[in-house]
Formats: sequence, structure tokens, C-alpha cells
Amino acid sequence: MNMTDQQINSSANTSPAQTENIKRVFDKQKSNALILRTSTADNRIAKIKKLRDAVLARREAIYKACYDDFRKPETEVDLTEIFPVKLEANHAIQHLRKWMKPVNVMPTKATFGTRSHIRYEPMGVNLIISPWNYPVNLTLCPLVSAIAAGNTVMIKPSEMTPHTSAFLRELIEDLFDENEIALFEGDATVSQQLLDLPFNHIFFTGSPAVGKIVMAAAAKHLSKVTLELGGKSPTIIDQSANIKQAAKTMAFTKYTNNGQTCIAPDYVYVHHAVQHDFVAAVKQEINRAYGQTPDVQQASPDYARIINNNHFNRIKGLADDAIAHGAQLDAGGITQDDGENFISPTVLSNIDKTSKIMQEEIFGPLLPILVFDDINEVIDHINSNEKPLALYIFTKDQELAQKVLNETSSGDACINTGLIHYLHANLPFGGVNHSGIGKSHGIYGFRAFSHERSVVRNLFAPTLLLAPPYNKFVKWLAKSVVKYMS
Ligand SMILES: NC(=O)c1ccc[n+]([C@@H]2O[C@H](COP(=O)([O-])OP(=O)(O)OC[C@H]3O[C@@H](n4cnc5c(N)ncnc54)[C@H](O)[C@@H]3O)[C@@H](O)[C@H]2O)c1
Repeated sequence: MNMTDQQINSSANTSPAQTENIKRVFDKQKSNALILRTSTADNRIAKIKKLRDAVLARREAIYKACYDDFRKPETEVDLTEIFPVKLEANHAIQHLRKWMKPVNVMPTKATFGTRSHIRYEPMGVNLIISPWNYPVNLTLCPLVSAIAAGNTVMIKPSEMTPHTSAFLRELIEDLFDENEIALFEGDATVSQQLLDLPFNHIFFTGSPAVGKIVMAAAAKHLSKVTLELGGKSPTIIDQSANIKQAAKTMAFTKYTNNGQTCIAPDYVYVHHAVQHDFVAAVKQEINRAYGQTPDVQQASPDYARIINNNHFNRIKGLADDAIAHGAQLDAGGITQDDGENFISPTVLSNIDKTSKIMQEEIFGPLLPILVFDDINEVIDHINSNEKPLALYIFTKDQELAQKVLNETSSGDACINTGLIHYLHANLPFGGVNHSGIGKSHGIYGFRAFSHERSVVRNLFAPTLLLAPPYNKFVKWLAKSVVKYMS
């Protein structure tokens, strides 16, 4: 299962032969998609089981690939890569028969005399483009939904996690015929070659900037899109909150995967009455989780790394700029530019809202803390920015939580916890506008990869009584319809 560097590089070429190959596989999948339209639940469940079992059987290779890519700790691989795939697969296996059933709907007054239902049909040929930050999870969970909905799929994982992408290619090649599921490694140029093709649906997970490129490409063919994007997800900590619990949750959700999580708390608004207690509690949590000193933290097997040197420099730049704008370094800030891309778990307070750290998604282990007195100021600030992917509120005051939910928008929200909504298979997961379009997970993922086709069967609908010529009777009938039938 081990990939040599040569194997990794040779599999990621973007030559004309690769372009031809992509087109060839697309054509094969297009033909096969017609056959898969009538695939049974048993057939799809068998494929999902095959995928799930192979992921579980190849656990060791996944640990190694994720470690080689960004020193991701084994336990984080278990919890955030393997477990979500198993969860998504088992949920689909359990519920797919029900999801696939046509849904009967009642006639309305205007469609009196008909019987109708909604059919969930496969979209056809799908493209999944995935990011590097949860490379197994964010490639295979959408794939489970795509298989559940009876589709063919072409996949483009991220070039930034070459070991995991190579693992995924081998996995897909071992399990599936290319006319059904195929994976192409490579960078944005490979994405572009794929995006030139008239996919029926594109499921993209990544940054809002690339999301716009994907949507523009989809527009050329009017491909359906699901965009799972990012943004600056705020956290609000009210003075009534359980500070210890809030601090523990912040440290866990911010520093897991080294802060490279789309739904990580990006910045925290804490009430001034509990500011010092909160900062002290977060520092205590960092020390407890990763060790007291930068050396111990750097040696901790439980702390992943920044994905590459570009991101390391970008994140270091955000911290330096915040400090240049007057931020106070409460914890961390130690960076190690020795090829390890290590930035220690960092807490910054006294943040100037014009500093860069408050302008772009941080996507790294920096926790900026802002202080508030009046919740309305926080709400105004959130509403002055793009709609975030997630919003977290820590409070015992239910009215305050309700006010924040009522007066702001975000993809999803949690009260007195964080991140866990991602694992809730009965909830739609996804952003809104700048943080995403469309939803995933469970039945929502199944529907993202399906076309909801409405079917009306006529029994005794009197529709034809309204056909021309519009004589006196038809005119009277039309006026009665307008008056009574809506
Ligand atoms: N909503 C979610 O579920 C979710 C999950 C994880 C990450 N994200 C977001 O993803 C971002 C981080 O991931 P990333 O750095 O891999 O994102 P990215 O947008 O840079 O890359 C994502 C994918 O798009 C490809 N790509 C890059 N440039 C492209 C281009 N010009 N044309 C076509 N394809 C291109 C990449 O090769 C990669 O496969 C963050 O913004 C994060 O919030 C969102």
C-alpha cells in the first residue's frame, strides 16, 4: 500500500494523454449512467458496504498517508476521517430503501382529479472535487451519497495531500470499474479539464474563491452544483456561559486538525465580564491537551501540522499583522520554520477589527478573542460580514441564544457545543450563500445527488374544460377557478 514519491508524481500528470483519458472515462460513465438509473437499493447498498469495509480494512494505510501529509494524529484520523465515512455509509445502508421510495403527495384544489408522486432519480454523471483538510472524509462521504443515489462519479482530490490522494486512487481503482467511479489526481489544471465537461452535477468542497470558479464553469453546461465552502465562523460566549466547558470546546474545536477545519470557530466574542476567566481557561486547556511549553507542544503526537509552507507563512503573517495592530499574545505564537510548519496553539486578544486576521478565514491554530458588552454589537458585526458556515453560542440564557439565531444567518449553528452538528446524520449540513449552496449528509446528501422528478397521473381532472375557444361557459369557469380554486 505504500506509495513511493515517484508513484505519487507519475499519477498526478496533466498531459494531453490525461485530458484524453478524462474525456474517455466521462463518455464511458455517461453510457453507464443510463444503465444505473434502474439500479436497485440492494445493488447500491452492496457498493456502499464494499467501500466502507475497504476503508476499515485499510485503516493503517490511511493513518500513514495522513501522517505523511500533515502529521495528522492517528486518533484524529479515527475520529474525523474514518468514523464519519463509516457513519455516512451505515446511515445510508440503513435508510436507503426508504429514501428511494417514491413519495406520494396529495392533490391540491387546482389539481383535483389527479394522483401525484415525487421520484428520486440519479443525477447521472457527477464530479466530486475535494479539499485537503479532511481528505478521506470529504472525498468518501459525498461518494457514499452519490452511490446511494445511483450515480456514476469522477473524483478530483487535493494535490496538497499527495499521499492520501494516492491512497484514495488505489482504493477506488481496486473497488470500482472506471465506468462507474474514477479518481484523477492532480492540481487545479486537472480540475479545469474536468470542469470543461458537461457533468450533470458538481459537488465541490473547498474555498469560496474556487467555489465561484466551479460555479462559473457549471453555468456553461447548466450543471447542478452543491458547494460546500468556508468562511469565518463566529463563537459568542455570554457571561452566563459555563466558561470551563466553553474554553474546553474552543480548544478542542480550534486546535484539532491544527485549526484546518471548515467549521472550526474562527474568532470568539466573549463578554467582558468573563474575558479573563475564559482566556485563562483556554490556556489551561491548551497546556492540558498539548503540554506546557512550546517544545513539549511541538513534540506532542496529538498536534497536527500546517499543510504546507505557503499556508504556514500565510498564518504566521496573520498573527504578525494582528500583533502589529496591537493584539496581545496570550498563548503560543511560537512558530518553527524548519520544514515542520509548526505553529503552537495561539490565543490573541485585544484584536483590531481592521487587522487581516479578521478579514480572511484563518484556517490555522490562531484564536482571536474580541470582547463585547452589548450583544447587538456582535450581531451587527456578524451581519456586516459574509454569512458564515457555522455559528456557536455559549450561554445559559435561552432568550439570548434565540435572539442571536433570529437576528443572524449561518449555514448551521450549535448552542453550548461545537462541530458536533457535522456528525448528526439527520441534519442537513452546509453553508448559505458565501459559505455554500446546497446541503449534504444522510437524506440531504442523497437528495443533493438526486433529481426530484414530479409525476402527475390524470384520473378525472377537469382541465380540458378550460381549453379554447373561450366561450361564455369557459370564461365563467375561468373566473370561478380564479375565485375559488386557490
Ligand atoms: N463546507 C465544507 O464542508 C468544507 C469542508 C472542508 C473545507 N472547506 C473549505 O475549503 C477550504 C480549504 O480547502 P482547500 O484549500 O483545499 O480549498 P481550495 O478551494 O483551494 O481547493 C479545493 C479543491 O479545488 C481544487 N482547485 C484549486 N484551485 C482550483 C481552480 N482554480 N479551479 C478548479 N479547481 C481548483 C483543488 O485542487 C482542490 O481539489 C477552506 O475555505 C474551507 O473552509 C469547506
